Amino acid sequence: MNTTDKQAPVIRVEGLVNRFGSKTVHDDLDLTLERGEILGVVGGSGTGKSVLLRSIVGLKRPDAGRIEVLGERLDQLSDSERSRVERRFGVLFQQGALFSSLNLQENIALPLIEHAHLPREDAEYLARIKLALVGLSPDTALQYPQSLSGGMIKRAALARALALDPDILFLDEPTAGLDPIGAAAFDELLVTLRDALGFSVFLVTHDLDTLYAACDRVAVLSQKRVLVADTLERVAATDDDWIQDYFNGPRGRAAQGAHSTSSSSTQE
Ligand SMILES: Nc1ncnc2c1ncn2[C@@H]1O[C@H](COP(=O)(O)OP(=O)(O)OP(=O)(O)O)[C@@H](O)[C@H]1O
Repeated sequence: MNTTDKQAPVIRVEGLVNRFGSKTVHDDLDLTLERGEILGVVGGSGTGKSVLLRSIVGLKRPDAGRIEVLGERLDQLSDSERSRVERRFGVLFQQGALFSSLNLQENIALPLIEHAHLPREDAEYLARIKLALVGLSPDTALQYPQSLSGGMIKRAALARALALDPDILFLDEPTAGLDPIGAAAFDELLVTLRDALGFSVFLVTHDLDTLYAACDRVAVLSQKRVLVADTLERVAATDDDWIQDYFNGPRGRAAQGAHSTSSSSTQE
């Protein structure tokens, strides 16, 4: 695949198999992430959402199958070629830990120093720009993670994931632990940044509100594979017990109702 092909998916997973001992987590799983889209990846606990993310970013070697990211197969690259591709990812893990011994500016400057080899002063200048991008005021630059709210920490971790201007952002449960208002603000920020910067997003979530507010498509993991990947409306209409419980149960209906109210008030 040609990396300059604007139509080609930025991630293409085919026939993925992942096992831990005798336990098969993925069996013949297929998935694509299209350029510029926000794809929500959902599924019951233990269906292998995080393992899928880890396989795509190269942290878990699959037992079989083919994963192409930005036109490259990471498993076929040399170490230096791999790190060249990996620099085009931004990853925010659930325990998206910032280093507690570093202030925010130092945390965000770190990838710029380590991977882009920028001088510290330039890296910290860029770090302050990234903080502004995620809506954190300049005075947070010198603060340490432990003095910040959960929402601010998530924003700072997002700023760090964006440090190297990634083509693909991987987010594992980014709104977990946030109150509904903080979570909604994070969703809105994500969409605004994607619209402005044009990256693609692979987003693992349990948060129904996030699916309605931020995702262009939703992929449902079930029975060791992607059962369906489509627009939210089509996924919610899929005849499957887990999907029906999830999307059309009380929480699903509440999220849907909240979203249709907020989108009709935005249109007014
Ligand atoms: N390093 C590991 N060693 C052994 N088993 C593992 C390992 N990592 C994941 N698993 C198993 O793989 C399965 C899928 O795990 P994964 O964390 O991807 O699920 P998930 O869909 O992200 O779940 P959750 O929604 O609860 O976070 C689980 O049964 C888990 O126990």
